[in-house]
Amino acid sequence: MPTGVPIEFAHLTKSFGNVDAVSDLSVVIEPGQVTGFLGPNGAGKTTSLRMLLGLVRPSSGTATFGGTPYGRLASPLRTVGASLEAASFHPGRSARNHLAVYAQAAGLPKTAPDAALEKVGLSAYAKRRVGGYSLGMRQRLGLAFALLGDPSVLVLDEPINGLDPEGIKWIRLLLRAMAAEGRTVLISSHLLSEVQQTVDDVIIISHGKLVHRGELSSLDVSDSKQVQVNADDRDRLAEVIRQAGYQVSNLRSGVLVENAEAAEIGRLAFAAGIPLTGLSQKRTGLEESFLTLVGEEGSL
Ligand SMILES: Nc1ncnc2c1ncn2[C@@H]1O[C@H](COP(=O)(O)OP(=O)(O)OP(=O)(O)O)[C@@H](O)[C@H]1O
Repeated sequence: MPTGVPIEFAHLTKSFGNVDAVSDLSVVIEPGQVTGFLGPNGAGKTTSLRMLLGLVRPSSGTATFGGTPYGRLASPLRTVGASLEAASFHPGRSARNHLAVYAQAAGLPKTAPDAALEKVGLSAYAKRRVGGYSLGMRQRLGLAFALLGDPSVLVLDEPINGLDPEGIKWIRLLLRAMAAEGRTVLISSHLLSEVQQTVDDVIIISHGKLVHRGELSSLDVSDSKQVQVNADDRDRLAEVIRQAGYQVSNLRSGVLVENAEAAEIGRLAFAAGIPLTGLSQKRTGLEESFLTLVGEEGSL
């Protein structure tokens, strides 16, 4: 199983004319977890990732994989799987054919394309022309390309953007499994809410500068605790919770309970014999902290 190597940005800086796209960014991204690289549009995420992948030359500083820049990796596709822009594939060729060309060029095993297509759930469509693929299938194919060399590091720019709820759930599980295997997983997003169920750690940049680094929970500074809960018999659920002394309000998709812990609400419903269809602790503090850190200008 491939063991991830750390990604290291050291004093990474890039200016385009008088625009400081990335300024003195120093941070290490560890293997074995999913790290979110967050910031509003224009914060400098894509430029940082492009420097990491050797597509843009830094004005100063370095971006390396275990100390080695991308351009000097012995077998780049086996070390790093990346998907930056929405990948463009020739519409007349099949998914397997596309991947086979890259696999052959990189000296990967003949089985690599089918293995990658299986990982992203496209095996049944391997021979179909890419022109007939839906947007979601194209995104899966982009990811299959990133996974082609069974890499120990994954670098994905906005991988969740534009996916439907089923696709989001799927990619979340895939990325978490990759990290659990010991790989290094870095994903960018301009929306905290989009990745907050996927990432362990966050790196937040704004105007090209690092503004926060830490576990996701380090952003949760809210002292108001809300629980969102749902059941088929929502009226009875609300009544049981209200009788236990909680303040309850109705949402379109459930019941919102103020100043509560999810575990306690779960116990109340269980004791009353009400099967729940949903139960989550609302972490309103995260988004607020994120907006404060990035100056509230972007993110939405
Ligand atoms: N090739 C370029 N020439 C000039 N300016 C650029 C170039 N690439 C990026 N920039 C500028 O650098 C800044 C950072 O852009 P970048 O694309 O890295 O941000 P981002 O965080 O990835 O945002 P987005 O999510 O919108 O892509 C922006 O002000 C952008 O206009």
